[in-house]
Amino acid sequence: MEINGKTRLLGLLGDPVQHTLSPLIHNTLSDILGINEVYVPFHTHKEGLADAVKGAFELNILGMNATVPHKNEIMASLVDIDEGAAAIGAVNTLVRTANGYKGYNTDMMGLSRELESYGVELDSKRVIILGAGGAARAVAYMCMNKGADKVYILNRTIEKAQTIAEDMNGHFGRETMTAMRLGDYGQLLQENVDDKFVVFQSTSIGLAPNNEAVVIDDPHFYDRVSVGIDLIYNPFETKFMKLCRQAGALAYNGLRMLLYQGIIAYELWNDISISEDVADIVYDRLLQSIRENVILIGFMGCGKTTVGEALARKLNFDLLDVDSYIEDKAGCSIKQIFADKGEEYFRQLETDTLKELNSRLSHTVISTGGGLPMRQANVDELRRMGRIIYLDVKPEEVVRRLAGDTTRPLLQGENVDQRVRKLMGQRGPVYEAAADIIVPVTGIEIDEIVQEISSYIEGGR
Ligand SMILES: Nc1ncnc2c1ncn2[C@@H]1O[C@H](COP(=O)(O)OP(=O)(O)O)[C@@H](O)[C@H]1O
Ligand SMILES: O=C(O)C1=C[C@@H](OP(=O)(O)O)[C@@H](O)[C@H](O)C1
Ligand SMILES: [Mg+2]
Repeated sequence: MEINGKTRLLGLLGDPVQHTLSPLIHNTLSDILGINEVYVPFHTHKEGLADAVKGAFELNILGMNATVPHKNEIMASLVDIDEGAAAIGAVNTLVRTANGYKGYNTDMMGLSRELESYGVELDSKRVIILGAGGAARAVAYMCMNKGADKVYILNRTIEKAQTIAEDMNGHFGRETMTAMRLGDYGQLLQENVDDKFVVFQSTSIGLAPNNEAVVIDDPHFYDRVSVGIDLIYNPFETKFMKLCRQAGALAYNGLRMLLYQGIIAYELWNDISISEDVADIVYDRLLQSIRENVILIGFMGCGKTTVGEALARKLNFDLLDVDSYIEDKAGCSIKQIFADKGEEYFRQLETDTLKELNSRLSHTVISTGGGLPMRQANVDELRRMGRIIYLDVKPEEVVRRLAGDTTRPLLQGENVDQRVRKLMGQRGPVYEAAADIIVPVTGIEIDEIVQEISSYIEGGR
């Protein structure tokens, strides 16, 4: 988007602001919708917050978001506050009006839209909220607003939970919320054994780099969860989500909440409504930017498996070799799968594996099998997972490297050289079209290849 005399400014007030994903959300929206607006971070200190809001209004800034630590204090600088935001006691979105800004809480509205997008209902449900910080207030309001039957809010220090419960019960005029000490969760498991809970994880426990931390690790608790929603999205799958999933519950992270709080803010600033198709495009960009998976594609023998192992070590990422994953799951070798069930069956296993793993992986090096990108649906899935690196190898090098190899069913028997050339002629253009970068590997040492890929990955952060 060209910046010109008509460009309007949007921005984020926070301290710190460097790691925000909001510019990505809003600038992508402006790009897609062809709206002449630019969204920038404003690093603002507490002491200057009121002046910043005043100045923003004078500078004709169209709208702003507020993040930590300003969500409460900023309310004093606004001319009007939406009912939900007032009840929650926090504002994250400022919408320009004739004489100042009106405050909204689109965090709460965003979470509500996330639940709708996943088809999670709260009406007449029993809900547990873990944690009693700022985010928990927004969750509590939303649960009350959506008609939950019972809402238990659990926190290590019960007083904070009690304040939220009293505020919400008072605001809605019913005794739906109960505060409990976190350690007393066992009491909830004793009653109504058939009735499962929707659980919101609103603490910062489990946030990267403490990926293995979790607020409750007792498996009995997770047996009673029907849906678990973690407000964290980094890591993409938290320990809390893993435990939910392992117990057979649905588990979602907070990335769609982040997406929708941004989308709703943008809708309010521009008085428009944004379609799910547009939301999905923005979501894909968010996914790509936070998950940082690195995907290796290329012809048999180009080194996907070998380079993948070394690259994962170097980046300190997890490793997933799609072929090994399929072999482990099937309990036999790829060669055997081809022999028993045929190639098409194997191709479907590849597609199923990607679908199954897509939502779970982050910070992982993924080595694919050479034929996997030949299905366009697989390439689409890979794009959502991360950056695609094509290891480009010459046919004569493949023949050299794989002479005597018995594990690759497509390269057994006579005329291997000819078959490699023919297959490579078909696949080369597909690899190129799918790739974010192409790395030539013929005659290059593994270390050097790993170095080149890691500089590319680290440069993009
Ligand atoms: N850059 C390289 N230089 C020399 N040999 C390599 C290189 N990369 C891989 N190899 C060798 O080539 C063979 C095939 O590698 P592999 O990682 O299994 O490829 P892919 O998974 O792409 O089929 C292995 O014996 C491996 O040690
Ligand atoms: O190119 C292919 O069609 C195949 C490549 C193999 O993986 P590598 O590329 O790691 O050898 C394996 O998935 C299977 O034998 C089929
Ligand atoms: Mg391999």
